[in-house]
Amino acid sequence: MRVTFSLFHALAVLNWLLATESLIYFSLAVLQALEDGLKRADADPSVKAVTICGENGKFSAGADIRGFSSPNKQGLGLGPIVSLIERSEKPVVAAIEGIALGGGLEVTLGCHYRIAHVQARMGLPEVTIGLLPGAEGTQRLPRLIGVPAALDIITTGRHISASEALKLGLVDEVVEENTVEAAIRLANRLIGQPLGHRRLSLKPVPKLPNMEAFLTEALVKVKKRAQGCLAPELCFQAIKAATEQPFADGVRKERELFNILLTSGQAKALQYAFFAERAVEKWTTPSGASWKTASPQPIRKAAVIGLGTMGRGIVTSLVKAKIPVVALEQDLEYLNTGRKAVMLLLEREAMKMEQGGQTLDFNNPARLQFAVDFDVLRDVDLVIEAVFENMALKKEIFNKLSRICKPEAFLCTNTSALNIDEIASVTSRPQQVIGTHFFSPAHVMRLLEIIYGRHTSPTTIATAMQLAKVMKKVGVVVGNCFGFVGNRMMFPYVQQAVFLLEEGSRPEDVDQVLEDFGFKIGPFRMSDLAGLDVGWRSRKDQGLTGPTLAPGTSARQRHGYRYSPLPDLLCEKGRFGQKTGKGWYQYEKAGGRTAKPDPWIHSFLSEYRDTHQIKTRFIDQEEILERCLFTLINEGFDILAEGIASGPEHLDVVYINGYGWPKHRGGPMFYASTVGLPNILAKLQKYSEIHPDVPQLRPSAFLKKLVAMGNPPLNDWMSYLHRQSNKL
Ligand SMILES: CCCCCCCCCCCCC[C@H](O)CC(=O)SCCNC(=O)CCNC(=O)[C@H](O)C(C)(C)COP(=O)(O)OP(=O)(O)OC[C@H]1O[C@@H](n2cnc3c(N)ncnc32)[C@H](O)[C@@H]1OP(=O)(O)O
Ligand SMILES: NC(=O)c1ccc[n+]([C@@H]2O[C@H](COP(=O)([O-])OP(=O)(O)OC[C@H]3O[C@@H](n4cnc5c(N)ncnc54)[C@H](O)[C@@H]3O)[C@@H](O)[C@H]2O)c1
Repeated sequence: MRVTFSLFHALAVLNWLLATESLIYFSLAVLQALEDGLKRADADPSVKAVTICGENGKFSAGADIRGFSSPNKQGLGLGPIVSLIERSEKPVVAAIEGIALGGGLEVTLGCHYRIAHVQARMGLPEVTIGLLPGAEGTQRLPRLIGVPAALDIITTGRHISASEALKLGLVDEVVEENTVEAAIRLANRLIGQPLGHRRLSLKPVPKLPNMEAFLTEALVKVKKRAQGCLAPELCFQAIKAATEQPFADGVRKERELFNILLTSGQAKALQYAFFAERAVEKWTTPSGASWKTASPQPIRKAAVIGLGTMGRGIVTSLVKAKIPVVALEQDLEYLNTGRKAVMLLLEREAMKMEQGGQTLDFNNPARLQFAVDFDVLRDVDLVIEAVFENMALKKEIFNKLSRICKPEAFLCTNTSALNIDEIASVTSRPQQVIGTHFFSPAHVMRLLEIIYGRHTSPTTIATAMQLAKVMKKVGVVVGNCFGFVGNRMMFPYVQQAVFLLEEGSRPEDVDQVLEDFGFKIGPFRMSDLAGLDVGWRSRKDQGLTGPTLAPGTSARQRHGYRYSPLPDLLCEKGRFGQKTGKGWYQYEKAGGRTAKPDPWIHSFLSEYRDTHQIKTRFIDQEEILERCLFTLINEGFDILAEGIASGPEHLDVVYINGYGWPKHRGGPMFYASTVGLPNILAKLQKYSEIHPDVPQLRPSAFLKKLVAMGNPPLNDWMSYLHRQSNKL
């Protein structure tokens, strides 16, 4: 960041470099230099006005987030510097280019005027890392743009464009050319003019006719959206303080609330999640392939095969990413249904984008083409297959693709669990075959699990990662195993949930505990939403139920282990979930969305327990939570030990972005580290002794090893993988 001193009646401009050029966030050195610069400007009578700008076209991304968890908390001295700027007797103008986020934007609020480049983005995203704007931003922003707009920006942390900032009155001018020069021109014009009315701390918060009612209603909304996350509510309280107290008292309240958040585990978890998401971009594989050496190939045209639940969303994501797409179905009837569904999704997306001043062009055949003939795939660079989850069908499709598509084309499968190597084996280019596992709804969910097979080339991985980025998704590179990372960890979680029903719980009890923990939706509501038939089909394919099940197989055992036939029994009764109006819950109609506890299920469960002589027992919240979550985490340790994922942050990013894991708990593996691995191990041992026929409850060898090694911090776990432990 630079402070530019503007000299009255002089063309000469004194620039003083304050920060290391590459840093876009505040370090202690930057803060010190900013303070020194301001004091020098103030003391120098030849300086008549000041502009503050960033380096390399970026104003500032705010405080250094890593500083919040270091003992020497960096950035905490920013508030007084903002006040110092505001008190200046010389006009101070902010020249906002690129980004002005968090503390960066708060610095501009201390300035007397703000000019932004048309491409600039602004925001106070502290809430997303578990904090609130702690450099007096919660007190100045409502004074500048009013309470409703300030509440929206601060409690959501969303970025706003320069044009929105201008409409809101957050900036005074938007320029298309050189922002710094425009700011210097303005600063020169301001010399000698009164500044009192531009000092936000002296302004009252604009009144609303119904402030109290507005705030009461707003709090309800903020809490509902927060789903157990503390920061939005404390942001709200800080803004409320601005409406009730003088500026200085409001600032004291802001500091107090900031401190509560800073020392809360939630801020630590959210900041971990911020860096985890960036860490997974730097992918590596056990064979040594890595983001450093692999280059992506350009994708100029793509194809999607199958326009069912997933294909529709994938086509929509590609169109939004401005990649021309061919959408292909098995026959004209399916094609017409798929086309209508895709067009509806695109129309809705276009409407949303229009509200943000953007357009979406999808009515042009060069951008989106529908077909039933595979021949149209000859010139595409990449194909994403999203047909039924059936190995024979997938192999047939991949064999065809391998023959029709140009040799350089990449072939991707959206399978949820099937073996990538087996699919690749029917092609003549296994090095260009990869799993791209989208999550439903595919145009909304941010996760893209990218699964490399034995022969997948680094270029193919890099291309899939690049595709994720272009589609604004988070790509996570993982190895090939049944269910990959996400579904493999989900399996023991859902299995425990069903076992709990056998033993005495009701679906709504289990869902409630997990939703109170912070999951957007509990396992039974999720199962009803996704459709119980999906898992049923997979279990039939695996020979776990249905006609291929060997006669005489015990109802509650498979391969010597505990098995629950409950989901199969529901499917046999046509209870597929929301789509049939009945599943683990009842719905108002087929396709209904409001889940109501179903007395039929309650009596069905008690009859089931009677039939199998299971004594119904009361299961408390702690047991529900521990059995569901600790088995999921336990599987995570096996995944790490097998090298399926290269670090715990991969598992956490998958769970936060694909499975509704509460971000303020940092992901399952981060959560495990906060609970303490010895505690998790002890509980798994206890439950495993009670249920010896459930292998998923047996503690992972890697978990045991980490405990034996003294419960090291999460970022050291992987270094223990191959270390010897004499305590084992
Ligand atoms: C002890 C008692 C105390 C009580 C007293 C209370 C007093 C309180 C006073 C506190 C003052 C607080 C000041 C302020 O309110 C707080 C803040 O400013 S918090 C920070 C807010 N800013 C953000 O959240 C922005 C985060 N960054 C982003 O959103 C994006 O990075 C970006 C800036 C939009 C850029 O996006 P991209 O171009 O996609 O690039 P990347 O995301 O990949 O980032 C590149 C690289 O930079 C790293 N990085 C980015 N921003 C920060 C940051 N703010 N701090 C640290 N690091 C940052 C990012 O991690 C990447 O690096 P990599 O991880 O890849 O090595
Ligand atoms: N539904 C989910 O939540 C979800 C999530 C992640 C991954 N997946 C995976 O995505 C894939 C698709 O799942 P879905 O839920 O979209 O299925 P779906 O049943 O909704 O749609 C599959 C589509 O493929 C089409 N199709 C079948 N054979 C075809 C052929 N030979 N040529 C062209 N099209 C053909 C069908 O007509 C149908 O429209 C599966 O592998 C599934 O496991 C599903």
